[in-house]
Amino acid sequence: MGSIIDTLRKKVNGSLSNEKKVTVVFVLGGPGSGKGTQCAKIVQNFGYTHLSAGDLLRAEIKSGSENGTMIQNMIKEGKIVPSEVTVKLLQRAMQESDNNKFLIDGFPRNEENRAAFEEVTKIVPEFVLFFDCPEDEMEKRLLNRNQGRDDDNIDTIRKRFKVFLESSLPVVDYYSSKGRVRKIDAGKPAEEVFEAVKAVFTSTNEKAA
Ligand SMILES: Nc1ncnc2c1ncn2[C@@H]1O[C@H](COP(=O)(O)OP(=O)(O)O)[C@@H](O)[C@H]1O
Ligand SMILES: Nc1ccn([C@@H]2O[C@H](COP(=O)(O)OP(=O)(O)O)[C@@H](O)[C@H]2O)c(=O)n1
Ligand SMILES: [Mg+2]
Repeated sequence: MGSIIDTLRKKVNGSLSNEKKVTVVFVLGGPGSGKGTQCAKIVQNFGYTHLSAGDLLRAEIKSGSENGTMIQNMIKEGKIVPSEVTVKLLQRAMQESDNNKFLIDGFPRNEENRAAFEEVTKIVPEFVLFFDCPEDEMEKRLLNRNQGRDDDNIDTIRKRFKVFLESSLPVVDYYSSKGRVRKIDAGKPAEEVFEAVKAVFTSTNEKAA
């Protein structure tokens, strides 16, 4: 530890900030598609740590960060917060965790998110879990979510759907073209959705074994 050789080796193997071998699964899907709900089940069954980009941003607002007001305004408008902010929060959370398996929920939400994460962390996701859900079902779920969120009102929900179609789906297409997307029909009851999710994680484990 500490020798120049070690330092160089770490530089060659990745970046100094990235010493542990990390497994990342991106969890994408429209607002209300059930990302958070399914991530909680995956955590219980497959030993991942759940990192929700939205939750990290909301915690940053609460913490009284200098970016808090900017983040709050962007979330209220359904806009995507600059990647610099979100990538830093995700990177910090991964570094602070003892785990090396992460479900990154609600990220990358646009091309800028994707490129910034790749540039900073050099991590390539194992796969992208994509929850495909009809918009009317997502709208119904969001209007009933009752978590007191500023953005679960019909005006902001419409803006979020537009951003999802215009900015987030192209990221799913990008990973699709690389054969990395595992698409799940998310319009069904949560338990049924989880059966399909389980099959994805189980077949991945078998391949790795
Ligand atoms: N398969 C499902 N069927 C019905 N309601 C669901 C389902 N999955 C999640 N929900 C509910 O819908 C709302 C949105 O789910 P959530 O997991 O927060 O989605 P997301 O993180 O994708 O926005 C929550 O109130 C949740 O309890
Ligand atoms: N990568 C991300 C994720 C969320 N966000 C912001 O946080 C909001 C809520 O994200 P979320 O993932 O918690 O929302 P849901 O899809 O879970 O309903 C988004 O609408 C964006 O305004 C962001 O800017 N960048
Ligand atoms: Mg969520």
